[in-house]
Amino acid sequence: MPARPPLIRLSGVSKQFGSVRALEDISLEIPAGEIHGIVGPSGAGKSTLIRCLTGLEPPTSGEVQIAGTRIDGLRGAALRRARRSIGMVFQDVHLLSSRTAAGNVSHPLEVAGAGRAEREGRVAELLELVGLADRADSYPAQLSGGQQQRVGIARALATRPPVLLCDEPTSALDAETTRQILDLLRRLRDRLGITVVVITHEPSVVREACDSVTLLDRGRVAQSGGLLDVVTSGDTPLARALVPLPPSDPDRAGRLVAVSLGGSAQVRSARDVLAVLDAAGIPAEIAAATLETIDGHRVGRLQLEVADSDAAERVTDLLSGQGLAAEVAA
Ligand SMILES: Nc1ncnc2c1ncn2[C@@H]1O[C@H](COP(=O)(O)OP(=O)(O)OP(=O)(O)O)[C@@H](O)[C@H]1O
Repeated sequence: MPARPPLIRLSGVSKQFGSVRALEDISLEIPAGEIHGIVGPSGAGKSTLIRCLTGLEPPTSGEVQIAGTRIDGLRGAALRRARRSIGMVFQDVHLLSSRTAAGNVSHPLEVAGAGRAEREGRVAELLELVGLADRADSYPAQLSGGQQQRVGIARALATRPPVLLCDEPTSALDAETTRQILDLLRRLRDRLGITVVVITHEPSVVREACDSVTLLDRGRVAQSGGLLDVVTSGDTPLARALVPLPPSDPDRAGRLVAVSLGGSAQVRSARDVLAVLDAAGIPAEIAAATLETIDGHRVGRLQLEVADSDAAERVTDLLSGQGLAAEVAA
């Protein structure tokens, strides 16, 4: 299958605030129709990246393209036009309290100069899409946090932007409501073909909603890739964040080997791994393990405890030969 063309493309984007380098040489391509997560510790540059993507903040150097249009350097009316191709959803929804759900969704259409009949049709369609057709006349105060976020999403999509940027969209929501909102984002992507960028500090959001993910660290791309690739390709920062292991016994006597499951068709489970080692006559124990289902695939990380460094080297060779990512842990 040919690769989808990138809808969002950043090339060598840097942003300097005085002596602070908030972004440093960021190059990133997000294909059309993908849900891409941006994660990273506080101060990593996530908000700055979003502001560069929306044209709110011009990069100090580098290029930002959305749907083939270069948006860095645009000003005035040209920037406003370009920004219409980007819908935004925030943690704090900021709905207009004096307007109903329908009135809030209608607002960007009014600003864009759409006629009444067009607005009414579009608002009804959007509220239906986000599952709130029966709450059109409710005011924000009469809606739950999850329902308010649905109105916010409908509002962001009113002018049919090809890109939806979500800044911590579920941070204020409980686990069940978060799951429903993430489900909604995936359904909207499937129905409308939009490209979605989600900034989040919650690994579960990336696991449940994203197709691909970028880890920012001190303004740089520390790791980026397809979700399954980053969790099955070894003991990487994203694998550790997305499939965290419980702590293993600090008083252990042997050496630890980190193994990622999910990248081999033959050796798929912890039991398969132990069987491979048993057949080679290498005693091993599972010191810690986490299993997850990501995008319908079983993935996981194991820490195996073996007798000594020699055994650890043999185990990594053996498992690498079976197509698994395995490395001696520090
Ligand atoms: N307008 C500004 N002026 C000066 N420094 C800034 C400005 N905006 C951001 N920074 C600095 O740039 C760096 C990246 O900040 P940014 O807000 O993008 O990080 P973040 O990953 O979004 O953090 P958080 O998760 O805490 O929101 C930080 O060192 C921050 O202090």
